[in-house]
Amino acid sequence: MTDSNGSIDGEAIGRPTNPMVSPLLTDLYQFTMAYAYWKAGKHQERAVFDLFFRRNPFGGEYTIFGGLEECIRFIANFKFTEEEISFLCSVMPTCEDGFFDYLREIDCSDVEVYAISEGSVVFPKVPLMRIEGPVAVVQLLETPFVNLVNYASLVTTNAARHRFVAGKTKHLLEFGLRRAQGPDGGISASRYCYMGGFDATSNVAAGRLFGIPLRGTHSHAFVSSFMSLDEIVNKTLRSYDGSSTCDDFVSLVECWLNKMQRADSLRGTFGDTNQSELAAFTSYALALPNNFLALVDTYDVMRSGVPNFCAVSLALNELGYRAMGIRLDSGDLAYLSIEARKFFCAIEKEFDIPEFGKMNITASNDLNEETIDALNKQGHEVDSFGIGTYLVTCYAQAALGCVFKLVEINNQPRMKLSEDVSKVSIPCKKRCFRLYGREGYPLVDIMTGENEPAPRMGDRILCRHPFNESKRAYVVPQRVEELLKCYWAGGSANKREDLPPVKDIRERCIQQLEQMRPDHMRRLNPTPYKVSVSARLYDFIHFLWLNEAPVGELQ
Ligand SMILES: Nc1ncnc2c1ncn2[C@@H]1O[C@H](COP(=O)(O)OP(=O)(O)OP(=O)(O)O)[C@@H](O)[C@H]1O
Ligand SMILES: O=P(O)(O)OC[C@H]1O[C@H](OP(=O)(O)OP(=O)(O)O)[C@H](O)[C@@H]1O
Ligand SMILES: O=C(O)c1cccnc1
Ligand SMILES: [Mg+2]
Repeated sequence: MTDSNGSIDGEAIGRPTNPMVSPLLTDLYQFTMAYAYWKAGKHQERAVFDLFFRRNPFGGEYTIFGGLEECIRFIANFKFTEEEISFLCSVMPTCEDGFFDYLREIDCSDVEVYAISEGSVVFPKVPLMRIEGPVAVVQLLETPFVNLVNYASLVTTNAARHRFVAGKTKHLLEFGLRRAQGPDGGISASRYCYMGGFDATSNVAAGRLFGIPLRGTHSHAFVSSFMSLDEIVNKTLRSYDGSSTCDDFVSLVECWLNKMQRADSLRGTFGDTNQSELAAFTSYALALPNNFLALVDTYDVMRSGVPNFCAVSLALNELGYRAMGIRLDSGDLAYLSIEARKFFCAIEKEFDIPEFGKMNITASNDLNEETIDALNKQGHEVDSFGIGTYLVTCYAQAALGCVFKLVEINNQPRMKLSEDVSKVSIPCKKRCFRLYGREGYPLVDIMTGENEPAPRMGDRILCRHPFNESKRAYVVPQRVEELLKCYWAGGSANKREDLPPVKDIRERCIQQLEQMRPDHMRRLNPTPYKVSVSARLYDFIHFLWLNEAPVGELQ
């Protein structure tokens, strides 16, 4: 039995992150089917379902698996409350009482979940999860599992793709909360974008829940809320080392702006700057001298924002502080970042301030894979990208399309046929392996029947396309990795895998992406990664297919 901590086999597993995730967060048809299984006396039959997707998203050839921990939290806590049972009685009034007594009893102590580790690179058709248990119970898991995996994997993949195009050295900040699909969309986006390789989020709740680093700048409202320097009343600022106090930081800033205006190397690049913007920057620096950064595009980036930022930074520098940098949120981000960098370098030289030229430049404003790629092609000086809307809404693809299909019941393999071969499911309780080649890259994923001998390092094995007879290859793996591991052992004594912290999953994801052959990863016309079945499974699939498909009759 499950205890109140969702612990069946020892170590406690927490509740789902979102309290809305309950056994009722499912489609009505799962309950009507469960009832019909129960009425037919079939509900205890042992079934195996696969959760998989059919096509990689975003026109790519890879996907990152996300959402596993939430699925495990869900089943660890799977139990109907009396209130939920009463609600079900009210919406299914024709069902016999015995069914509700049955629902009262069930939990996931008789369910086993084998899954690929979260944060892994995964491919179409290969089960991300294999769920085995009483058919009625596992049926009830379909919708919540698919829900928990679909968006998680999609947005993790989207984040990984943005990381790929931005490059390893750039800082990627997720700024999407305000544009995300509701609170769960926002929290999930922050978590899974971090997993997919982002460095930080602006979402404070996600920082608390998952320990994701928090970062942020400030908005245009802050800049435009100031009218003039006269508004600043408290002008004192202690030096960084605490050894002295500047009584009039505002005058110090003005003094530096003057020096800049008189400097030969900067002459002609700017004239009078916007004083309300200067007031905003000065106030921000007084409040946060260790974290001074400025949004420089409210009035005019090169004629006002950047010079004002530099004047405040030079004043801070005199007191021993180091400014952080600027954010650009409109205009031509390639051009403006290059011009801003030139200006910083000129300041470094003119006033002999080491490293001033290396000031951080953050860019934001409707960024996505394409715009970052365009910036790269043009050349730019951006160090950090703040990305919101396109990232968290997965604008380029609405859903991943994960499915949950029955592959075996009572030890009898089952398959779903379709006119569309890509929709035919692969029957049998399976094991899945990743075979690595001589150069260390993954070569192919192979699915085998449960009782077949596993592929072995150094042994030649035939890998067959599941449906296309002519596509096959021999592989001599240099390494064999079993993909499906036990993440939920139900009541059995099997040891289950630990659920690692988000940071570790992120590391895994980065490491997995790095080991992929580059042609699978490129944005334009990437090479498909091979997904195969063993010769035995191939023969069995085609035997079953012929058995199940009725023979047509021509008139
Ligand atoms: N150098 C560049 N190459 C390609 N795309 C760019 C470049 N610089 C900016 N962009 C993108 O172009 C779009 C510009 O957006 P938009 O036309 O709304 O102008 P804007 O700069 O936001 O102006 P405004 O502040 O007046 O709305 C954004 O999606 C931005 O990411
Ligand atoms: O552009 P995104 O990728 O979604 O990144 C987040 C955006 O959110 C903020 O804009 P804000 O809410 O002030 O709106 P606006 O830029 O559309 O005016 C910020 O200045 C970014 O532009
Ligand atoms: O901190 C920022 O600059 C930020 C946060 C959210 C959205 N846009 C910008
Ligand atoms: Mg914007």
